[in-house]
Amino acid sequence: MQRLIPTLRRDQVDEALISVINTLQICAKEISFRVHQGELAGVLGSTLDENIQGETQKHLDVLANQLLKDILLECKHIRAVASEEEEGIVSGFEDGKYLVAFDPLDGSSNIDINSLVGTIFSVLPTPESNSGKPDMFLQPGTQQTAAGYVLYGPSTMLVFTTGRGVRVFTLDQKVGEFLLTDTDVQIPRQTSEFAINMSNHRHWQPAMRDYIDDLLLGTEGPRGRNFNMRWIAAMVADVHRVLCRGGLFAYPWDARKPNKPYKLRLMYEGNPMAWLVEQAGGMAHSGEQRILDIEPTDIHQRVGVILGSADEVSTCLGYLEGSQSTKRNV
Ligand SMILES: O=P(O)(O)OC[C@H]1O[C@](O)(COP(=O)(O)O)[C@@H](O)[C@@H]1O
Ligand SMILES: [Mg+2]
Ligand SMILES: [Mg+2]
Repeated sequence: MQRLIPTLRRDQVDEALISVINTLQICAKEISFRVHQGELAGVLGSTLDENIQGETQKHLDVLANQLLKDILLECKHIRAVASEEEEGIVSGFEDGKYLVAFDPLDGSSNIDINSLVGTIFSVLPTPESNSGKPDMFLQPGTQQTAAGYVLYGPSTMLVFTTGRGVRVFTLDQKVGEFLLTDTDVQIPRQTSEFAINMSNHRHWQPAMRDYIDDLLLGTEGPRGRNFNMRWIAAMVADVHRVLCRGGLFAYPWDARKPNKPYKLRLMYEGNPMAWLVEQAGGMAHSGEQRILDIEPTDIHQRVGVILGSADEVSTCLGYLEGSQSTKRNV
């Protein structure tokens, strides 16, 4: 089975990017080891702190963030990193060619129940006019040079793209190497499975409610077939399922907190996942536009997410079309 780095060399990926991806896989192995040690590594439970998004930090959020920062900032090709757990960016090497944005631990609420969690990352080029400020990161997702995630499940998987399709590597615990286990992942265009947090139903805009209600009507409704639902409560795991067998994943606009109408973050959740999904033949939309085309204005900005099987995403968008004005009328 092929190891990660030789596959990148064969693709003629530039050496600086290979070094960044190599560093990311080192981080992945370190975090994977601790996740799988669980309580034995003292990683369960919450800290007394909140992150800059006002969310309670888990010990593992803090640990994964620290590991990623420490290890990535040793790589001379990295100009700076941005993390869900850091208010500002953290600078690396002055002439580093790449920027890395990451969600160190996605699915934090799953940590304490020994369920799926992951790390999501997005690699961007350092702009020519390198300001050394957070603005360096404010590039649309179309500019990403690599993106992916690590899923710490029963096996640890590294799934990523450099724009040549989506590859899956599985961590061989015996030799401590990521080995290629799937090439050219493809999401089927059609699906009968969806993933959404149904408890937010009453807070969605009416058009989103209509779309989901029609799925629930199954053979008795306008869709004429039954749909199944799954919700792992970790984007990384829900998107992984979509990449494996298709489906629609959505975390749409909702009216719970007027100043935070979206939950997921663009730079280190929306963009990397959107690129993976598109590379696998799927669609990724905010409800208003293609996610990858969004011009970011803040490293922690939030975004609506509707992604997955292309035909199903289009059907959902058909319901939302022209309904933006009804968002306030829930
Ligand atoms: O609490 P909910 O509504 O189920 O939200 C789950 C969503 O929140 C997230 O866990 C947010 O990510 P973090 O754990 O990195 O904050 C997503 O991965 C997931 O899709
Ligand atoms: Mg997350
Ligand atoms: Mg997180």
